Amino acid sequence: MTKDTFYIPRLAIVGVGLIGGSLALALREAGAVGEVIGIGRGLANLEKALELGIVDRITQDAVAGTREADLVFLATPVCKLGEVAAAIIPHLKRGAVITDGGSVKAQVIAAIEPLLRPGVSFVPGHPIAGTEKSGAEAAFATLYHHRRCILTPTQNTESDALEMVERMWRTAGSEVVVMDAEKHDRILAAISHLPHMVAYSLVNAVGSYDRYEENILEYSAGGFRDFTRIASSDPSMWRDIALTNRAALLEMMERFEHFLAELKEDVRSGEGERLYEFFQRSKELRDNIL
Ligand SMILES: NC(=O)c1ccc[n+]([C@@H]2O[C@H](COP(=O)([O-])OP(=O)(O)OC[C@H]3O[C@@H](n4cnc5c(N)ncnc54)[C@H](O)[C@@H]3O)[C@@H](O)[C@H]2O)c1
Ligand SMILES: O=C(O)C(=O)C[C@]1(C(=O)O)C=C[C@@H](O)C=C1
Repeated sequence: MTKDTFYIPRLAIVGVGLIGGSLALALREAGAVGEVIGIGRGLANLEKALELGIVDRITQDAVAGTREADLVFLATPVCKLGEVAAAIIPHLKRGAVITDGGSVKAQVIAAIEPLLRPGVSFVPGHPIAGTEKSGAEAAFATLYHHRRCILTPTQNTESDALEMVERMWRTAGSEVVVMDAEKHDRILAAISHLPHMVAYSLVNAVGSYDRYEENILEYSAGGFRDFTRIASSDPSMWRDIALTNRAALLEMMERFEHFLAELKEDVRSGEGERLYEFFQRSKELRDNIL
């Protein structure tokens, strides 16, 4: 076995949705997994996951489903991760590794690390890949190809466990980046959480416009659609993110308000040159990165 070969005999996925299901499919496609156990709350979604060949067996009992697992991937909404970890950790086998895909890291680490016991390791993680769709049906094997996955180990994270999870994400097609949780949460607040807040607000603002007695959203063309795709994302996922990354998100929302206020003032005063400069600066920034 070469250093980069990754194989896990028994993988348990808690929350078989877009993120958990796509990891299972990616590892299966790579021949990197023996058995995949799908654990969840909703039976219909679990049965769908079984039917689609994402998992080999299903259970609604998190303890029973993870007891014999070598690797447990937690992929529920962020606020449920600690609850699930608390239920399963006392029953995991010695040497088991837990990792997660939650979009916020500091609060997840704070919830899970105190629950650990000798012989059970935790590697906090976040694949920077996704879509606005959720559930097992939304999962696909190539979701993580050529994407980044951020791991945020702490001083308690065991190096063997970290290495195993790094190899898992590389096998799924991602580039692994390691950073501390605070940096992760601030970067994601800017690049992911703020855009979702703005998209949700924009759709609500436009959707509430009632000057004409018709639904003006039906006139939406490319611009509105491109900008607001992410406002179709799962509300419980985004509620949990907004609740668990509040400080960093508020800082970014204030920054956004500042720029919107500047733009509003330039529109109000009819300052063409300032408006041009504002749009030009933005266009250059975006054209250079995307
Ligand atoms: N959607 C994205 O773009 C994206 C990207 C990266 C990370 N994430 C993170 O990944 C996680 C999962 O997101 P998703 O998009 O796959 O959501 P999803 O809704 O597709 O899947 C989550 C699954 O977890 C199940 N679940 C909820 N509570 C549970 C519990 N207590 N026990 C067992 N199962 C439970 C749900 O029934 C659902 O099937 C979230 O923490 C999210 O922040 C999402
Ligand atoms: O592309 C999308 O639909 C996403 O929302 C993916 C996205 C993002 O904001 O980029 C959403 C949340 C994550 O935690 C990571 C990725």
